[in-house]
Amino acid sequence: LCTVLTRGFCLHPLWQSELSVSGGTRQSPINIQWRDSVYDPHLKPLKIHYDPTTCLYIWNNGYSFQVEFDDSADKSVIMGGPLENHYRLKQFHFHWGAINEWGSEHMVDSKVYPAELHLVHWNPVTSTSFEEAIMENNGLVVIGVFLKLGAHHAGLQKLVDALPAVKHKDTIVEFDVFDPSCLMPSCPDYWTYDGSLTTPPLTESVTWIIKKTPIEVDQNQLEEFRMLLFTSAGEEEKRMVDNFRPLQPLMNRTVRSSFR
Ligand SMILES: NS(=O)(=O)c1ccc(S(=O)(=O)NCc2cccs2)s1
Ligand SMILES: [Zn+2]
Repeated sequence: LCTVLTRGFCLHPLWQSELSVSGGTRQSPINIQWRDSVYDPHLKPLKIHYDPTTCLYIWNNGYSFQVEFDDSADKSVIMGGPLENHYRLKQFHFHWGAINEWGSEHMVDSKVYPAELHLVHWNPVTSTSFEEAIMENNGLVVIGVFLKLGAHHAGLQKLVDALPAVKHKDTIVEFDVFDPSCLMPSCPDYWTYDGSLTTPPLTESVTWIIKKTPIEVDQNQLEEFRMLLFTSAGEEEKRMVDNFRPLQPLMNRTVRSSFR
């Protein structure tokens, strides 16, 4: 019982030494307190235009599986919402738990979800490359979508079917046509706040857009995530689970909502 209650997780070596950036004032993830969020009537609807043919491949980078996109042109972009210009999609990945009781990075009123999707975008107006944008204030936009246990997600299944091919760290498989819009909930509501990457380099360069409504996935799909490994072929197997960062202090930040 105590393991379930304490949301126990063995910190992946990646985060062990990086629990907090010294002097960080806008670290992620955070617990979003719904009643403390401030409705901002100036927030526009988020506009998403993803071109499925920009999808390149899936790979296991040793702390999640990641789907990479061709970001050499403005083909898969987001705009509107809290953004002053458009941002290009670079990759998406997930964070999840060993069991359904935990796994997401952000929380809403201390409610945790079994998993969380992150779609990572960069600002081609103020940066000349993704790597540069990572170091820029508001160089990145990450859309967070919560996953909850429920119905089978047909769009996700194409991704799940490819996971056995990237079981081990540093394995890669071609993944040519996929539209991540199918992973977006239909409800337009979101929260937004200024934060950071949740893995090293933990840079404070992210405008976070957290969708209010989760998408549903079924037990088998979550179990497939948990079959991945942190470890390379030939090493002692460590299951890829609990790859989330602990909550970080809100400090002097306000979370804005796009809805009343
Ligand atoms: N969980 S999250 O969405 O906050 C992310 C963490 C790291 C991200 S990254 O895309 O910048 N990859 C890290 C790097 C790539 C190249 C140089 S560092 S996105
Ligand atoms: Zn992430």
